[in-house]
Amino acid sequence: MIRTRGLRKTFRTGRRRKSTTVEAVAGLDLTVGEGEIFGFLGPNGAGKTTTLRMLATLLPPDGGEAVVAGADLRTAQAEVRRSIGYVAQGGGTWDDVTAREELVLQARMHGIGRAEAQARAAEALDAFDLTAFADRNCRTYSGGQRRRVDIALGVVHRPKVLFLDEPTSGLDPQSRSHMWDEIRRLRTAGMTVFLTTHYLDEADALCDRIAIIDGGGIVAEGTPTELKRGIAGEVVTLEVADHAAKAAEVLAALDCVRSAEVRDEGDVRLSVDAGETAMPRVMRALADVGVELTTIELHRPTLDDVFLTKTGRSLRES
Ligand SMILES: Nc1ncnc2c1ncn2[C@@H]1O[C@H](COP(=O)(O)OP(=O)(O)OP(=O)(O)O)[C@@H](O)[C@H]1O
Repeated sequence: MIRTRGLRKTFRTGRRRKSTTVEAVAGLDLTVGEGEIFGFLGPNGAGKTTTLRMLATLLPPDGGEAVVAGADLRTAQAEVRRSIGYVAQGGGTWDDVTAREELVLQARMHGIGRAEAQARAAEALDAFDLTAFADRNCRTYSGGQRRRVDIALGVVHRPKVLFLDEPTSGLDPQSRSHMWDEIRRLRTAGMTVFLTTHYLDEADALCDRIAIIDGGGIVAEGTPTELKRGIAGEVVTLEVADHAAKAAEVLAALDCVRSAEVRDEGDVRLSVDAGETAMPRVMRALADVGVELTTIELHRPTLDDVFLTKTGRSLRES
């Protein structure tokens, strides 16, 4: 549904001798499948918004190519625009109009007739749980309600692809989780959603696939599970009643265990490929040699570990 090859954007700031250039997006190769929620995860200034704005035809690329919903970004911008919805970071909700008015206007701007625009607005209000205050000025809405209006505005013309720039930024945990449900619902309806985020938990819980971007380039791409497994493996720690050294020796011989060590605290730390399948085998192997297991725990690496491995620094701190 989206494919980019070598997409680039450089900004020039300042004047003449004092001018500096920022390579915001440095040759991006991306593929997003139909019906996916694709997350673009990266620290501030990584190039997420610039990429999104290029794909939404709001910013001309300096180089490279991209196809969005079957249309070439360089030669068929009007066609791209017809197939997409775009919700900017700050949102576009006005203060002095109602959500219903905004939705009707938005639909009309997409060339939809008056009666159909009103029907689409009513449908969107209902779908985003906005009907109860649809005829109040947007200034009276909460942050979460405004964000829902923003997204309803982005989908009222039923695009194939929806671009969302930090859809949950600034929302409280409950509104964020509601928003995740709304976005999942759009996927169920067949839409492809491309969103940016710098929340690790959001990328992990919501996205089918993610690309981690840093300094204008992709440092990792895949499903959250693939990324976490591929880079860091998983860690199982266990405590045994005694014979920790023997336990480590026995477990190190299992083919699902990459390494086993007895730590200073006396527990055994195993590095494994997949914890879920390794744990029952570990338990059986210990029972076979008569070592009594007291506790066993699986530690899954986070996307932050992935970022750390790829860039040498933590996403949280960058
Ligand atoms: N219009 C512009 N002029 C000059 N530099 C720009 C412009 N827009 C973006 N940049 C620079 O390009 C880089 C990428 O910015 P971008 O907004 O794409 O990052 P981002 O990943 O979306 O960050 P955030 O999470 O803070 O929104 C940054 O260094 C930014 O300062």
